Formats: sequence, C-alpha cells, structure tokens
Amino acid sequence: MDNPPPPAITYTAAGLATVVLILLSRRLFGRKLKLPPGPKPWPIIGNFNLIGPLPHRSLHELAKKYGPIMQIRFGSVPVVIGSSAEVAEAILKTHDISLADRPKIAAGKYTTYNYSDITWSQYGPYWSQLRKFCNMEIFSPKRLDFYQDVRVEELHSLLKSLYKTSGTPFKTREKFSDLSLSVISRLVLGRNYTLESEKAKGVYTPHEFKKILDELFVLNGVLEIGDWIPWLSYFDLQGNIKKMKAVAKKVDRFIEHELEEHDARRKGVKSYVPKDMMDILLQLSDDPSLDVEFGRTGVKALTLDLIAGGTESTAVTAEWALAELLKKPEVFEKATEELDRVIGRERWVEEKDIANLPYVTAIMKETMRLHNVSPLLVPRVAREDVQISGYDIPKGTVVMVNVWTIGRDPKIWENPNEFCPERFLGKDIEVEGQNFKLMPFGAGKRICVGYPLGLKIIQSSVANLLHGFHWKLPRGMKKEELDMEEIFALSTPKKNPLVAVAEPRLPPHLYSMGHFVTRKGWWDVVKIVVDRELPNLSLRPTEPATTKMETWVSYAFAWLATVSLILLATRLRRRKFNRPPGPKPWPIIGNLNLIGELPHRSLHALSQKYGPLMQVQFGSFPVIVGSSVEMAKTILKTHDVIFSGRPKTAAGKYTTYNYSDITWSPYGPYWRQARKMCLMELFSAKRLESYEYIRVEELKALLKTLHKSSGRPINLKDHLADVSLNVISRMVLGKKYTVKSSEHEKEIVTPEEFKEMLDELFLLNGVLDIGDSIPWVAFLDLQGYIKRMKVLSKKFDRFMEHVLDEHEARRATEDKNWEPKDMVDVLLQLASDPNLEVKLERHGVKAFSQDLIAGGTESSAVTVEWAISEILRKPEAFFFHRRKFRAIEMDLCLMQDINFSTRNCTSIEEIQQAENLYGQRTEPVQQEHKL
Ligand code: HEM
Repeated sequence: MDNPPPPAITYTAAGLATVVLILLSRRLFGRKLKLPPGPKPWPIIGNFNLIGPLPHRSLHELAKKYGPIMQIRFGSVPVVIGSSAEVAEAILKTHDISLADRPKIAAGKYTTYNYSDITWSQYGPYWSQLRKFCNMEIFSPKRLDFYQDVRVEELHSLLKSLYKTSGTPFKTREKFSDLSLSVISRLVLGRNYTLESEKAKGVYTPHEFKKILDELFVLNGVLEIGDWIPWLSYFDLQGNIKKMKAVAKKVDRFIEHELEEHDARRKGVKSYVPKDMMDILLQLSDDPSLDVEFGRTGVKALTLDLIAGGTESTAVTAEWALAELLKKPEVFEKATEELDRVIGRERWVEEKDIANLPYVTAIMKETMRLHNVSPLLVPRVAREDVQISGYDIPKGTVVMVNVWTIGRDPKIWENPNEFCPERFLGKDIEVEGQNFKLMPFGAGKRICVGYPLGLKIIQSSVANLLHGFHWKLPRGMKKEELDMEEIFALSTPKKNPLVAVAEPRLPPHLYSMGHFVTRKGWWDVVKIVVDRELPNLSLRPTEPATTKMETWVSYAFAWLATVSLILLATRLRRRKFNRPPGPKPWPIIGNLNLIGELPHRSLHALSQKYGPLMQVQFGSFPVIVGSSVEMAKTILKTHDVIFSGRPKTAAGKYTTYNYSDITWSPYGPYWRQARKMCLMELFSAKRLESYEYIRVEELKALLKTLHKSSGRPINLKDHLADVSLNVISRMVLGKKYTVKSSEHEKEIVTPEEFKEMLDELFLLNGVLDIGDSIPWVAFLDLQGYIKRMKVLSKKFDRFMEHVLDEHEARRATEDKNWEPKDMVDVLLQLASDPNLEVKLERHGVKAFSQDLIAGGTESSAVTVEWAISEILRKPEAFFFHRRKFRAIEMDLCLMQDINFSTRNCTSIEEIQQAENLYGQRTEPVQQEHKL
C-alpha cells in the first residue's frame, strides 16, 4: 500500500528550516571574513555617493582615511582598492593569477564583441592565446623593428606639419593623436586612416573615423550604473547602452569592410605574405592547430583593441609632457641642452638614441608618474578567495589599483606634486611593470600588451618634439594660467586641450626633407623655403584683388628675403659645423677641377691626402666620401636610413620617368614598396627557380658560340653582354631583342638599335652632368647630355609602350587562363592591384622594367669580363683551380681507395700527385669517355 503524501505543513516546516540554516551559516561564515576597512555603504547605491567625476581622486581621499587597502561598494558590488606600492605588488604579482579576471561590464559586452577582445575577455585559454599572438607575432622585437620605418615616417610627417604651424597656436592633442592613429592604422590595417586621400578607400572619412573612435573611448571610460546595480541596467538610465550599441554598429561596419578587403587580397594567393597585423590575425584565425578557436569575431575584436588601445594613450601622454614643460621652462632648457650635446642640431633623434638621453627619458617617466593614462588601471576580478595584508578578498570581488595615489605617495616621492624629472636620474626605476612604484602600463599578467610599441612611439615623439621646436604658450597667456585638470575617460586626458605654439629650432631643411636627406646645398634650401613661402604669398580669395605688379613685387621681396636669410643661416651654420677635411673649393665649380675622367681614382688619390672621410664640393653640393671599411660601415650600416636618399640628377629625371624607378626614386613609401615587390615578387626564390631554364639555355648558347670560334680571337665582352641581355630580357620582357625576328614579325627595334639604346642609357647614367652640380647652369646643357637623355627617353618610351601593349593584349586574349609569364606581366598585375599601399602607375611599370634590364645587363657581363681578364693575366691560378674543380670528381674515387682528399691540396704538385693516382685507377673509363 502506498504511503499517504506528507501534509503541506511538513513542506512549510522543511522550507523554513532550510532558509534559517542558510541564513545562520551565512552569518557564521560572514563573521569569519575579515574584509578591508571602508566607508559604510548605502542600500542599493553602496558608496557611489562618495565617488565624484574623477573617481581616482575620490578614492585617493578615501584611502587617506581607510588606508592602502580598503573596500567600498559600487552599488551591490564589493570593490577593493589598493593604494600603496606594497598592496599593488600583492595584487599584481603575488596574487596575479588569482585576480586576473575582468568584470563583465556593458562596454566589454557591447563594444568589444561580447568580451572577445584582450582587454575584457576573462583570464583563460582564449585570453592566453590572444596575448601569445600579440607577444610573438604583433609586438615581437623583430616585427617592431620591421615597422620602424612606418613610425619614423609618420613622426616626420607630424614634425613637418608642426613646422607649417610655426608661430600659430594649435591644439596639440589633435596633432599627436594623428601621429598615433596613423602609425597604428598603418601597422594594423595597412593604410593611414588619417589621410584625406584614403577617403575613397574606406567606409568613413578620416574625420568620421576619428569621431567614432572618440565616442568609443568615452564610452569605454564611463561609469555605467547598470554595471554595478545590475537590475538597473535594463532601464539604461544614462543612455550609455544605447550609445554603445550604436557605436558598435559603426565600428563593425568599418572593420567588416577592412576584413573584406584583406580577404580579397589573400584569396587564391598561395603562400600569401602578410602585409599588416590584420593579415597576420586572419592567417592565425585560419590555423586549424590553434588551441582555442579564434574566428572572425576574434579578429575583429583584437583589431579594435589594437586601434583603440594604441591611439589615445600615446597622444595623451605627449600632451601632458608638453603641458608640464610649458609650466617649467627650466626643464625644457635642460632637455634641449642634452639633445644638442648628444644629437646636435643637424639631425633628428632616432629610436636608438633614446638610451643616450637620460634626461629626456626622465621627463617621460615623470610625466607618466603624475599623469597615468589609466589611473586605476583596468579593473580586475578575484577568481578565487585570497588574503592581502591580512584581509579577505572573496571570489567575485572587483579589485583596482590606484596608481594615481601611488604616483603621489610622499613615502616614495619627495615633493610628490612637483614635476621634477631629476628624481629619476641615476635611479633604476623602469616603467615595464617590474617596479610597483611606477606602473604606467600596469603590471603582471594583464600588463598593457602594446607597451613595447607605445613606449617607442612616446619616447621618440617626445624627444623629437623637444629637439625640433621651442614650445610656447599662446601670446598673452602666462604659465600660471595653464590648468592641469584632467577628465576621467579611457585615457584621462587634459580637461582643456593644450593649445601651444611651436617654433622650429633646427635648420629648415630638416623639416622639409625629414630624415630622407641629411645635409643639403643652399640651392635646395632656397627651393624648400620658396616652395613653402611663395604659396603663402599668393592671394587669398577673401582678400581684395591686387595687381600683377604688386604680386611680382611681393615675389621679388620674398626671394630676396629668403636668399638673404639662407645666406645668413648658411654662414652661421658653417661656423658651427665640424666638417670632414677636404680640398678648398673654388667658387661655382667647387672641386670639380680635381675630378678626372675616372672619378673613383681621383677621389682615391684625394683620400690619400685627406683621410678615409673627406668632404669635397661638386659645384655647390657638399659631397662626403668614405674610403675605409669603418667609414663604409658607418655610412651604409650605422646611418643607413639617414643616407638612403638619392641626389636628384638629370639622368634620374629624364631617363627614368622622373625618378619613378628603384634606383633614383627618393627613399620613402614608393621606393620601399618597389623593394618589397622585388624581394617578394620579382626575385623571390620561387620565381628565380622558374627562370632557371632560361639561364641554362642562354649559357649553353654562349658555350656553343665560343666553341665555334675556337682558336680565333673574339670580343668576349660582346658575347657576355649578349648572354646577360638575353637572360634578363627574356625574364623581364618575355623575349629577347638581340636576335632578328622572323620576316613577318614587325620589329619595334632592331637588335642593333636595342643594344645602342642600352649603351646610351648606361653611358648617360654614369656621366657627371655639370647641371647636377651647378643647378643654375643646368638649362644651358653645356655638355649636351640632357638633350641626349631626352632623345633616349623618347625612344625607350616607344619601345616600352610597345612591350606593355603586347603584354596587355595577351592578357586580354587569354582572359581567365592568363598567367604571368615574365616580370612585366607581374608588374602589370601589381599595378592593377587596388590594395597597393602606393599606386604603381604605368610609367612606374615602364621605369621598373627598364631598371631591371639596365641593372642586370651590364654589371654581370662586366664582372665576368674582369674575371677572365685577371685569369689571363695570371694563368697559373686558373689552371690550379680548374684542376681543383676536377678534384671533386677525383675525391669520390680516391677517398674510397686510399683515403686521400684533394681538399687539402695547396699546390700544383699535390694536385698533380692526385691526378696521377686518379689516372691509374680510372684510365679505362676515361679513355672510353674520350672516345
Ligand atoms: C603610452 C602608451 C600606453 C599606455 C600608457 C598604456 C597603458 C595601459 C594600461 C595601464 C593598461 C592596463 C593594464 C592593467 O590592467 O594592468 C593597458 C592595457 C592594454 N593596452 Fe595599453 N597602453 C599604451 C599603449 C598601448 C598600445 C600601443 C596598444 C596596442 C596597440 C595597447 C593595447 C592594450 C591592450 C590590448 C590592453 C589590455 C591588456 C589585457 O587586459 O590583457 N596599449 N594599457
């Protein structure tokens, strides 16, 4: 028989007992916890009433009362705040892993793809994998080195644009964030998102894009009530969640567009070489062996993290540094004294110089001490119960470190509120998270992942801003009036943006050419200043019209003033320079009178007198000549980038499509792209291998010709030149132009004409055109070279146009079956790629192709000709080596039998001995072979 069901009263009694038990156990358990001290919380709001608009300052005040570890409540969430270096060490080092989660806040949910980025994802395998990518792939020292040029270029474009403001007040942060955004967007997305010229390629204009980012930064910094009183989040009382959703949509549209472009670029390309960080992330997301799936969302979230994390923080730090220096001009003076002493006024500061600039480095540390971009770091959450300083921190507690307070702790810093870089001199306090007194990038597992890049940008930009400009406050403003108030957002910037005036303190040519050209002649300086000044003199539409006469008068005055200024500046500069020794130059011609037909020999003779580093003057241009291994190393390695420009010669202008080839193009994005194309596309190991058959065929043809002329004297150079020309033109143009084509084929050039054109090209690219050295006589074309260059360039252009047309016709005919067969094909394909960083125009394709033919033809033929000439002068060496080549074959035989190796032979006699032994063993075989 079934038992009757228990009466309802039994249920009620059991329920009550359970509740009582739970409450009792909670009380008992609760009693045992020793929580850090802190203010009594209000129901619902907790201690929000004590937190003002600058939470780090409110918490700083509370810490004075409750001590270096305290607990408050944000709504219903317990929050522990560490406010001393010791407690920070306990949180970020001792209990690092136990406290490595992040709170689940609305910004993480709505703006970073549901916590899929690094900043807001929980500690665990997914986060570890993202960090590993960053450390090993994105911010590895090798990759950072690789991208140094991008940083240098963008920094120089900032310095150049500041030069243009010269004397006019401007908002500093806007300029500085352009620098960080352009560096980061080029590294991450492969394009500069601050340039108006990029407008057409993206979904937003640079202005719109910056506005979206600003909105994102603000929303990631707000104190959202729903994060701390979760049941209120539904009401979205501050309207933040609505804004987050809207901005997330805009951001997603932008990133999706970038992803599609990157996908299209990679599609179908075997062994695609990643060109930027998004490429790397996409490649990683395809990797099936990853521990945790990464996916498209991961790529998007991480891309956003890199852009958002990297942009504001560096700009804000640079702005604070300048604001502090404007308040303390004596610090600025000390910094510039150091910069003048270590760097001098003839160049910019390079990244590698920072180690030699302790005072400038101290300024950066002092700025970061007082103006940490993240005064409370990014909040963490306890993953398990821990104890710090004898207090319990239960699992789930939010934990923060107030680095703003630590940076002002009088026990650590003397006169903590004073900006005093000297406090760091001679002290071993670094910023990379090892020292808990100074942690601008945080510390422990969650330390800023981009700090190696951030540090580089901030150091070199601040150093160059100080080196390149005198900074002043706008006229009429006193330093005492400069406020130092901040706002609490993602990066704690100055409340009122700093407006300052920058006045150049280095010679003008450095601003115009940046690091591309080091020292220029006065002619260039005239050009630079005139280029810069004349447009300013032109009439603005709003101004009343002036007569042509007046305009010309102002031009003339501008010229005169500019020339006088330059002459004066040159005189002053000359007095300061410690130039290398060299012969005294004549007016106008400089030292051209000392340069004979073989300039290298003339310079060799001069270097015997003036040493391994000397200065001569070609017309009005100073020319430095290095003539020893050490000097070569200094020029080509130590200062490689500085000396990477090319002079603007007539040959470059007239024979290479106005410097559009690799040889004469100025060092910069166009040239770098050209080099990259060569390394990755044109001369990649795979492509060279695919052309091996051409080399073999042409070499065999040469041997056959030589065999035919056996015993008769020949002009070896012509034969050798034919081989290189054939090989190169088959590889580059797809066919050789040194043999007569069939009767029916219409020739664009005869073999003779083709060779003549090349000879003329080599000659004109090697001549010393007087106009290059004395620009104002260039128009006279005294040697007639420029006329010849122009004629030649016409002929070449006709030829190249024909070649390009032929290639394009084949491509059109073969349509989908088309495959690149030669280098012109590859170049045309690259030129049609819309994703190229710098557009490769048709004249660029022609210039490159011409470069490849010219560069590859003469040099190899000349080298072989020299080798044969030397051999003919010293036949014994030739015979010794020829016999030694044969010895490889002999070795195979002798080593087995008598353990004798010809590798040790050092004389003809020993080789002879080996040959005898070999002969005894292989006579019958050799005879057979001879027959
Ligand atoms: C002056 C430059 C920079 C400063 C001062 C700075 C500062 C910080 C700070 C204080 C944190 C929080 C660390 C913590 O919670 O303990 C952080 C995190 C982070 N930063 Fe930076 N940062 C800078 C540059 C960059 C750059 C250039 C990038 C990327 C391109 C970047 C990406 C990140 C990311 C992704 C995180 C989250 C790390 C994690 O939660 O695991 N930061 N940064």
